[in-house]
Amino acid sequence: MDFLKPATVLDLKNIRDELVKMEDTIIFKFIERSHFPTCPTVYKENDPHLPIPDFEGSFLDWALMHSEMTDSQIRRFESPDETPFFPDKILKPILPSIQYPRVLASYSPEVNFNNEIKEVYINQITHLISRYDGESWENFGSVATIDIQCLQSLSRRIHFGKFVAEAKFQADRPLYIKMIQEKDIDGIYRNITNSAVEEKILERLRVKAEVYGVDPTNKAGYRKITPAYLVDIYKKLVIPLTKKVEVDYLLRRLECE
Ligand SMILES: C=C(O[C@@H]1C=C(C(=O)O)C=C[C@H]1O)C(=O)O
Repeated sequence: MDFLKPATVLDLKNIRDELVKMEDTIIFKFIERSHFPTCPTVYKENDPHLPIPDFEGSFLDWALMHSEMTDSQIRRFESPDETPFFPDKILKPILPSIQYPRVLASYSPEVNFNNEIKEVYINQITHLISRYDGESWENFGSVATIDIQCLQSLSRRIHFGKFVAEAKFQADRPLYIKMIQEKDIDGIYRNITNSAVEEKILERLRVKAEVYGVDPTNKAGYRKITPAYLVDIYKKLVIPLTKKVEVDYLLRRLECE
């Protein structure tokens, strides 16, 4: 897939191949995160134990926002497959702008589920993949650093649903135009769903989890990432959020027809 060549971007096989590659990134980021406990202080807004000057929010929010501000100056968010968690903090790149050919609808940057992704990651995913429930004061910086990488890899995977949705729309305009006009959300959801592809993804994840040995030596009381946890995260969180992106993107698609 080459974002400078639109035809390669809207080829559903290419899109699915990219989603497969992202599985490895997400699994290895989760393995990194699994070395640390949950560290709830990292996510607490305005925690008195972790004062952050001139900032309202959590330590993670502060770290993620500053990371994205730097990333934006090296052009990260010009790329159509990147969606910021702090869109109103993005800065002008110091690198010359790349004029990517338009592939997605003009409103695409407004389809942003990062707040929900962050909430799900903090309140559900970290409790499944962390080493144990508890703090590790000396690791707050490491935890925030790996959390940023986990969040950005999850965000890229889930917002890839925009490319999937555009590819499906272009593959059957009459069908999707009718459902969008009728606001047939259930019909759109049914038509974007491919259960066979989903099953294949979950089975591959199970195998990858065994192969990558995400099940570290079994120490009493320490949680570990098991194939079951990874499949659960994808089945109950990642895939449903991807489909929400697809439906949200499609519901507005006639704005650009
Ligand atoms: C991403 C697609 O759309 C849907 C979402 C999927 C996912 O998030 O993994 C897989 C299949 C579809 O139900 C696709 O068709 O490939």
